[in-house]
Amino acid sequence: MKLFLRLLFRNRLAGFGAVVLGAIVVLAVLTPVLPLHAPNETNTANRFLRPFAEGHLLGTDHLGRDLLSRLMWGTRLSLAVGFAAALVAGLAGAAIGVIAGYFGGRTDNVTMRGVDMLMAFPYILLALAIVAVLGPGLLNALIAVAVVNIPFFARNIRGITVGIAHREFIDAARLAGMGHTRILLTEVVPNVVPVVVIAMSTTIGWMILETAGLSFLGLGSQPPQADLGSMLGEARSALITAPHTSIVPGVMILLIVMSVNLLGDGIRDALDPRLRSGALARPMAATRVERKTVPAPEGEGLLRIDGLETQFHIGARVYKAVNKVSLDLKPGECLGLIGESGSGKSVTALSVMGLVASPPGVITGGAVRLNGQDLIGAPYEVLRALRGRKVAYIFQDPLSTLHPLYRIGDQLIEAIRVHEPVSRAQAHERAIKLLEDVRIPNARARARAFPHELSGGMRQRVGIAMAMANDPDIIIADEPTTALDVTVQAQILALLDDLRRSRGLAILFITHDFGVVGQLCDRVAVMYGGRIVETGPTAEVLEAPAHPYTRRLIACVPELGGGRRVLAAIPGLPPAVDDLPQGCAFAPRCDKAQDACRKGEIALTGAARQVRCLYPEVAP
Ligand SMILES: Nc1ncnc2c1ncn2[C@@H]1O[C@H](COP(=O)(O)OP(=O)(O)OP(=O)(O)O)[C@@H](O)[C@H]1O
Repeated sequence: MKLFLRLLFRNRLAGFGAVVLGAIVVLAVLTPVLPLHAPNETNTANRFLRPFAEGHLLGTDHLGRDLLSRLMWGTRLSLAVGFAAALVAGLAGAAIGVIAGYFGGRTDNVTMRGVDMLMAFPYILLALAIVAVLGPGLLNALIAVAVVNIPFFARNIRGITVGIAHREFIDAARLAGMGHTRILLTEVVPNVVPVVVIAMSTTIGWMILETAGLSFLGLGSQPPQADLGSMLGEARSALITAPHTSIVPGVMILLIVMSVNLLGDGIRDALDPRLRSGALARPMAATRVERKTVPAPEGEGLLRIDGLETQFHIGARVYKAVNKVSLDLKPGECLGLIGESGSGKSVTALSVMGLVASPPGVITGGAVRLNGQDLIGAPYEVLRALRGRKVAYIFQDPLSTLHPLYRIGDQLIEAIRVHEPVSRAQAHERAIKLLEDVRIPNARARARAFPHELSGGMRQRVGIAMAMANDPDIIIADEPTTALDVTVQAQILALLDDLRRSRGLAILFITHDFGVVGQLCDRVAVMYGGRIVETGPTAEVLEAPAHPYTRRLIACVPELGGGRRVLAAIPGLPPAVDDLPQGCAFAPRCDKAQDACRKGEIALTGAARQVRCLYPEVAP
C-alpha cells in the first residue's frame, strides 16, 4: 500500500487529482452538517442574486434558492450516483466477462453476442431508451448509465480471462480437483480485480458526466431535488442574463471529472506492474549510459570489458545486476561465463551492444572496447552498424527470436541484406549456404519452412546461421543449448566449436553448466551476485577451483562413470542484487566464511588465474 501511494503521488497530476477529488468528497460528506440554507427553500423575492450577495456566497437561482447549498447537495448526489453506476457496471460487466472468458464455447458466444448487440446502439440513445421505458428518475438514470457501460467492462475482462483460462496454473487447479466456482473465485477473479479497479477508476468520471447529461435532459433527478445535471438544465434559460447559475454547476462538473480522470490514470499506472518496471515504456534504441569516468584499457584484446557496471533503476530501488565486471576475449578464443540464475551473465552480455532495455537499465560505469573502440555511449548508428555485423548473439529460445510468420530462408535473407547491399537472389544463395554450414539437411527445402515446422535443435541451428549471416568476429551465445536434450546439445556444441576453428570466431559462451564449459571453452569466468569471482583456463579451474563457489558449482555436475559421488547442492539462494551484503556476496552460503569475509571490498587477485576470495581453496 505504501509503495502504491508512493507511485501514485510520484505522478504529480494524479496527486493533484487526488487532492481536488478528496476535497470535493470531504465537502460532499460534510454537507448535512455545514451551516447551509435548505437546498429547496425558495424565495422569489431574491431571484438571480449575483455571487457574493449577502447571505448567498454563490448567489441564487431562478427560484431564489441558495446556489451554494444546491451545489453541495447536488455534488453529493452526483458523486453517489456516478460511483454507484461505476460499481454496478464494473461488477456486472466483470461477472459477464469472467464467465464468458472462462467457459468459452457456446456460453461465450451467447453472452458476448448479447453484449455486442448492446454495444451496437449509440450509448446515449440506449440510455435514453432505457429511461424512457423505466420512467424518469435518478435511480432509473443510474440503472441506464450502468447498463450502457456494462459492455465496456464485459469485453475488457473477457479478453483478460481468455488469456488466463489457458494458463498452466488454471490447469493445475483443475488437475487438483477444484470445481469451476472455486477456480473462478480463487484463481481467476484475483487476477482480474486489478483490471476492474483500473477500468472503474478511469470510467467513473465518464459515468458522472453521463448521469449529469440525463438529468440535464430532465430524465434524471426530478425537481426540486438538485444534482449537477439538473442544476445546469434549470439554468439553461438564464444562460445570458444570469450566467453564474450555469457556471457554478459547470465548473463543479469540470473539477470532478478532471480530478477523477487524473487520479484514475495515476491509479492505472501505479497498479500496473509492467508500467512500474518500465516494460511498457518504449525502450530506448540503446541502453542509457550515465557514467562519470571512462576506465583506461587494462590490456589488448578483440573485445575488452573493463569495470562494467549495469544497473536497473526502478523507483527508489537500484538493482546492481553487473558490478565492475572485467573480461577479455581474443580472436578465435572461447570464453565461458558461468554462474547461477540471476548472477548477471545475460545482462553483461546484453550490455556489450547496448541491448539492455532502458528504462529501467542504465550503464553506470566501465567500458566495452571492440578493437579498441569504446562502445559504451557510442551513437546508436555506430552500435547498429556493429550489431550482427561484428558481434552477433544466439539466444536460448530460438522460437522467441525467430519471427513465427516468416519462412526461415526469408529471415536469413533479411539478416544478410540489413548489412550488405546484395541482391535478393545472391542473399538467397548465401542463406542456403549458411543453412548447409550449420548442417541442416536438405537446406534448400528447409529454407521454405516456418520456425514452428522445425525441431528445437534445428531451430537453434537456424539461430546460429542467423548469427553467422554477416560473418561476425564475435558470437555471444546466451545459454544456446539449455532448452535442448543432451544429444542435440552435443551436436550444437560440436558445431559451434567447428565454426570457431574454421572461421576464427571468438565466442562468449554463457551457461550455468560446467560440463558444457569443459567441452567448449578455453577460459572460464565465474560470476556471482553481479561480480566475477574467479577466472582462469578451463582445465585449471576444473582441476583445482580456487573460489569455494566454483568448487561447489563443479561439485553439482554429475560425472558419467565417476563412481558413487554425492551431488552436493549449494545451500541457500543467490543474493538479491538490490540488497547485496557487505564483503563477499557468497559468504552467507560459504562453509569457509570468516568475519573478514563479511566486511569491505574483496579484490580480485592473481594474473592468468584470478580469484575474489580471502581464503581460496588453492592460491591463484
Ligand atoms: N528488467 C529488470 N528489472 C530489474 N532487475 C532485473 C531486470 N532484468 C534483470 N534483472 C536482475 O538482474 C540480475 C541479473 O540478471 P541476468 O538475467 O543477467 O541473470 P543470469 O545470470 O543471466 O540468469 P539466467 O541464467 O536465469 O538468465 C538478476 O538479479 C535479475 O533479477
